[in-house]
Amino acid sequence: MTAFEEFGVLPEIGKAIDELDWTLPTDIQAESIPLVLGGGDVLMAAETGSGKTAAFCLPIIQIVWETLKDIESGKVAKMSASISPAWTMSTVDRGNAVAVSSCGLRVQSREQKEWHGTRCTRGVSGGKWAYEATVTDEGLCRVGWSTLQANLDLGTDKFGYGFGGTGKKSNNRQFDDYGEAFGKNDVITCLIDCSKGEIKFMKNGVDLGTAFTINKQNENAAFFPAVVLKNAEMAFNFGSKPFKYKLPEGYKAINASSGDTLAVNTNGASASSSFKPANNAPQAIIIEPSRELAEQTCDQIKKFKRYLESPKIKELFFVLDEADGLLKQGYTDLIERLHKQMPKITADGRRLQMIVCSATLHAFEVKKMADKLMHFPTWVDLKGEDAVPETVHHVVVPIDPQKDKSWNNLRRHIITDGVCIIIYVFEVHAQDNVRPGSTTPETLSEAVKMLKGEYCVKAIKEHNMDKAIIFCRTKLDCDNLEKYFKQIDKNLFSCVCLHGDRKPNERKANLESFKKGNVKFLICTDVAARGLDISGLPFMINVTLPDEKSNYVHRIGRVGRAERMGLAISLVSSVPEKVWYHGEWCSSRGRNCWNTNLTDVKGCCIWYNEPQYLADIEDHLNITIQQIESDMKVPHDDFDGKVVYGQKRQQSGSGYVTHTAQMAPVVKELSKLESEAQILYLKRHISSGRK
Ligand SMILES: Nc1ncnc2c1ncn2[C@@H]1O[C@H](COP(=O)(O)OP(=O)(O)OP(=O)(O)O)[C@@H](O)[C@H]1O
Repeated sequence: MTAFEEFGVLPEIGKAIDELDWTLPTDIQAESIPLVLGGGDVLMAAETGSGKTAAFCLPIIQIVWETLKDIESGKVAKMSASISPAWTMSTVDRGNAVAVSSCGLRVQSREQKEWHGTRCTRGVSGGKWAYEATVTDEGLCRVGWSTLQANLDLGTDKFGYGFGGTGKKSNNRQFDDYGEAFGKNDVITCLIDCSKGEIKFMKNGVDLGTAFTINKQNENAAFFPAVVLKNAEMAFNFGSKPFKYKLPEGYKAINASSGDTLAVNTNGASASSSFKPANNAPQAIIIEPSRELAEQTCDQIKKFKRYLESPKIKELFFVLDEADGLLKQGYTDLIERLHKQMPKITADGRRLQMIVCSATLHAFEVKKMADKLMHFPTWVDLKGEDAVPETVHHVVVPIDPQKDKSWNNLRRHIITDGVCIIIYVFEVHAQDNVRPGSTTPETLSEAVKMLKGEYCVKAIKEHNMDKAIIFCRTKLDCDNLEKYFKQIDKNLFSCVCLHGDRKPNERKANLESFKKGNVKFLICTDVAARGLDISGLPFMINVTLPDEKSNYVHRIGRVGRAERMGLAISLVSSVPEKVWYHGEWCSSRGRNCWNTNLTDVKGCCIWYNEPQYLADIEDHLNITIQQIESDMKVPHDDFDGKVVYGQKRQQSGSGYVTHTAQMAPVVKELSKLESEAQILYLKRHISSGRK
């Protein structure tokens, strides 16, 4: 049995993993795989290169495959046709934004604009009955009783009777003052006297008096506990636990109803048993922030499922990889629209599961979205706030054009933030008074641009880099660096670009040729900052720091992956640099735009303050990033001198193989203790059940 199988992964998938030579799950995989397999919504925060992709792909493939098996064997149809014998809130007779917990006694809706409701699986058609509903989170809720004919927006038609948190009762859209308002932690006891045709409520044990006299039309109907919520949560007790407040004389817990008085909620059961998903309906949706990442994840899935027969796998899954990046790029609406259109429950009552991943998940936008869309999610957060893996050595090289004056004498240099059209070069400083020897901010900015080209080449030479990813701020910067490299030596500095202006086929071909080692350097914008997994990549260079601090973590995380060491060098200007910034006001969005004015006068340039961005990044990561000199030498003693970038640390020996052997006796002992504990638990459980 492989280590993955011990976490509940199917042997067929275990075999495929074995072929990748993965001996043990990484920490994030060990924590998250059982949670996802167990049916939970999960937020995965773990550093770059820690194996998050497999942490969500493996359990998804497994659940999808198992569901397919169930469908083939007809198990799903049987499951949906049978009606749960328990008193719970229905997962079938419910609005599509309502989530019902696995015990069926807690419901939640995170929809902020609309009301969504659900009804109990059982009801009553005679006698005096009660249940308790507790408000467990802020929001709007209305609770009470309805017949099976009522719509799920309780109290808005003549078949439903509700009592709302604002202190109003309602039936048939008639909202009248009743009792008093209630909110978080209040307990509402809902009472029905079917023989008298009377409905009333108690708040925290205080009887609020008759709320409704059931109209003639519903006199003999069965009534079901019902609730409707708007961005709220409530917990229910139908009598499986003692009630918090004493019931008035003659009333009993509703779950004591049986025989003639018991009614069953059949709403939705037939619909769900006849539910047939279209053969080509997607059952798992994985959203990635770039084409390249989507292809990479797809490749992993193909590898993992190679030994699973029946490829038509279907399951409800909603995965947002690099979720903070997607939200920051403005995809909130798209995500919400997609989520809204997805069924929240399958025919056999399985919920839509949602997984959200990133190395920088601690963003306000993510928390807001999780509150709104996810269902009692579990955070798997291995390192707390964003962190850099120990396998990444990251250093900064200050570029100070007032100290390093070599730019005054450069005969050949990179095109400085401009486009060369025929013989004219349209640069950021085209209109500025820039000349050697001057110390105006514009001249120093121009000097920084020249020096960055030089320092980049120096870093490559000093570390004999034969494989590196190089990040530039803009597509134009990438193109200019590519030209410059080719101009210096197109073999020594062989390179390709990856950015949004290159056609999809070219992007794919460029990435492939870099991965295969046909070219040495991949020059890219932040489109490649996240997720790209290039096996054993030893080096990366930041020509300019990103203005979004989380992207620093992602960019440098392209190296130091899967326990291999990596070096990340950031070139940081010590003076402000004037750069292009084409906002929505720029009609061409940068294409052939030569407006070198600053944005405050409707221009397309800003002063980029790298020292400030560096300070923000250091503050965010709570570290001081080591500075190196312009000779690019990285002190050896700091990093023990044994490090070979692109390879595993020497002292880790033969890696997982040795580690597994070392851990084997401890794992065996733990597994023995676990079985003993489980047997003890079962014995107690069974013996207490018999009493
Ligand atoms: N259990 C494992 N054993 C060995 N290698 C693994 C294991 N899990 C993943 N890997 C390898 O680790 C590398 C990084 O994995 P992955 O791309 O999933 O990282 P990530 O956490 O998603 O990083 P990022 O945040 O940058 O997207 C991949 O090359 C993958 O093949």
